[in-house]
Amino acid sequence: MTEPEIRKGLSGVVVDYTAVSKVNPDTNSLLYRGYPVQELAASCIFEEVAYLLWHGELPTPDQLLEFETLERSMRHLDHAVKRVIDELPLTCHPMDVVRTAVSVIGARDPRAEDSSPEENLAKSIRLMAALPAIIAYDQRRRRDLHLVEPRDDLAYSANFLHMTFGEVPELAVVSAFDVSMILYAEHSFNASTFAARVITSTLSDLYSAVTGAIGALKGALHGGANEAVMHVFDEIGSADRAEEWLDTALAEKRKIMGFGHRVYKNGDSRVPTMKAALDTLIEHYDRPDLADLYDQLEATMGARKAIKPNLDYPSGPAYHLIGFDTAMFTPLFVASRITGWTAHIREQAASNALIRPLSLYNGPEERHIG
Ligand SMILES: CC(=O)SCCNC(=O)CCNC(=O)[C@H](O)C(C)(C)COP(=O)(O)OP(=O)(O)OC[C@H]1O[C@@H](n2cnc3c(N)ncnc32)[C@H](O)[C@@H]1OP(=O)(O)O
Ligand SMILES: O=C([O-])CC(=O)C(=O)O
Repeated sequence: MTEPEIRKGLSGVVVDYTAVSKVNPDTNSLLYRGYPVQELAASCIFEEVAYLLWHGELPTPDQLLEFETLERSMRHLDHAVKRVIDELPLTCHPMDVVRTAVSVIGARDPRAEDSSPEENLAKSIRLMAALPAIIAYDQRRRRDLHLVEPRDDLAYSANFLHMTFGEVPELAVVSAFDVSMILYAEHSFNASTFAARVITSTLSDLYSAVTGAIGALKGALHGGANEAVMHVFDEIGSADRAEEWLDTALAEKRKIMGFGHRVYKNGDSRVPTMKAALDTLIEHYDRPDLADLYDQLEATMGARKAIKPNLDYPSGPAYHLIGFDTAMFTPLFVASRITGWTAHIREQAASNALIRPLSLYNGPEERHIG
């Protein structure tokens, strides 16, 4: 009998259809509901992209107004969530704070078990609106600063930065941040989205699926790479040290964070757009040294391994320049990806089959006690 083929890490395995996004490594393109992500980043705000991912169409002006009004009405940090965050030690990772906060929101929602499409959409919008307050408050308490209340006269990204830093930065900074939110929003069956779909497939609730997805995103091979990139930049220090640092790291068989991708083998479709946003920030904050280090490490990695950067490579230094602590970078990814995760949760629920693959046993042969 021939053994079934094992595809470690489900590499190359197609497990289902999705209408949410299309990642095409051959054309190096990424479409959200049919729209190229670069076009969305150039013409839309994050709120419109969230609406698109959930509804399948971009909002009309009236629909956008209604959606914005709803999102803006739910931006306050719930007192119970704040109390729980206050109990968490500053030694814990900010991803643990986000994961715990979502869990608390779920436990306090009397409709948590209602997984109807309408109720799951309402929960998705509530989480999108609540996450900036959670992340901004966690960033501030780590700096011994008080909570900043949301402003409902500001769009999502401007309000997010206002709640984090106590002021709205210049338009160039807000726009670069908004672009990052759009680019991070969705990427088909990546590990965290798949985790959310596995949990949904058991008929569990949306909050459980999102909590699991946050856990999957935390790892350095996935979302955790954006913060790991910044640690690499800190470790290297300056462009003139990049070559030597990389040669040592590769000799030690280290994975270089922010490079490589399971699907794209010829470069990540989102990198040019995020690199342009990073360039704006580099100019705004007058940090040509960071640009030199970025370019030198990319060029050396290209020369040594022919491996290209992924989205986390430009996003890490961009969030650093905006002023976030490095440990807050992956929660920012959560704030964006909540839209994609919940679009997939609703898609999985609408056409469900329990996700349960097989394994090939390679433990001891059957044996008996005594
Ligand atoms: C938004 C996102 O989540 S994007 C991904 C973010 N993650 C990272 O940046 C972490 C660093 N990158 C990696 O670890 C990998 O590229 C992954 C996990 C993202 C994808 O990996 P896989 O598809 O499993 O490819 P795999 O790890 O098998 O790599 C293939 C080869 O390229 C090498 N390689 C791939 N990425 C890297 C890297 N970043 N640094 C060094 N070598 C690498 C592997 O060592 C392997 O070499 P080998 O064939 O000689 O053993
Ligand atoms: O698709 C992946 O495997 C990882 C990724 O880039 C993402 O989730 O944005």
